[in-house]
Amino acid sequence: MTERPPRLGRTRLVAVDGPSGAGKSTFAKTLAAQLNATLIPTDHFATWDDPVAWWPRLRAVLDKIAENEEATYRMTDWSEGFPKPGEDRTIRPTEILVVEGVSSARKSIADKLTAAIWVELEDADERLERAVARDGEKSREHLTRWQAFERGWFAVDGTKARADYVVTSS
Ligand SMILES: Nc1ncnc2c1ncn2[C@@H]1O[C@H](COP(=O)(O)OP(=O)(O)OP(=O)(O)O)[C@@H](O)[C@H]1O
Ligand SMILES: Nc1ccn([C@@H]2O[C@H](COP(=O)(O)O)[C@@H](O)[C@H]2O)c(=O)n1
Repeated sequence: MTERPPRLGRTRLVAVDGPSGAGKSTFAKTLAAQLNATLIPTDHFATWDDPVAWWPRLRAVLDKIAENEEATYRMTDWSEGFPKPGEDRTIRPTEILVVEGVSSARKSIADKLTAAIWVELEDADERLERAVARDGEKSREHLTRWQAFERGWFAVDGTKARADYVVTSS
């Protein structure tokens, strides 16, 4: 990763995208730790009712980092199993920034990415069961709706076709 050039100012921006329950968060945490990178999960921005339209708030953070400036955003708090406004988080300019979540490698950021990583698990039922096991049975309906939405999103965005790396979860 460090052999590839930075494209977000001096920062190497790495996006870990793919469908819900595929293992993005798990993979991205390990990757960020290995690269000593700052990690921004997109579930700091998303809510059940807003799967992707929060993007301008993350883009504002990325634009500040590109200018070598720090940036602050209000995190979504999922600690009670539903999304509510949480605390502020400040991101400082960094050599490597990993952004992880559905739509993190969207077309509009492609020219700023040092690498786009697609994490997949083909079996949609297994992905749903993994996500429900993680978030609880009361999230099943929300996750089912989310997974239906993201199928359409990925088809239109063409995310996987632009990926530099494809990681298959087993
Ligand atoms: N390789 C794996 N094998 C088995 N279970 C896994 C694997 N990777 C992740 N999991 C588990 O599957 C669940 C979903 O993983 P994770 O939260 O990383 O997925 P995600 O793609 O980030 O999902 P979402 O988009 O819904 O947040 C978690 O409970 C996680 O512990
Ligand atoms: N603790 C959490 C975090 C996120 N969610 C929901 O999971 C879906 C996928 O989120 P990503 O940002 O990882 O793509 C989405 O529906 C989140 O809102 C959750 O339920 N609990």
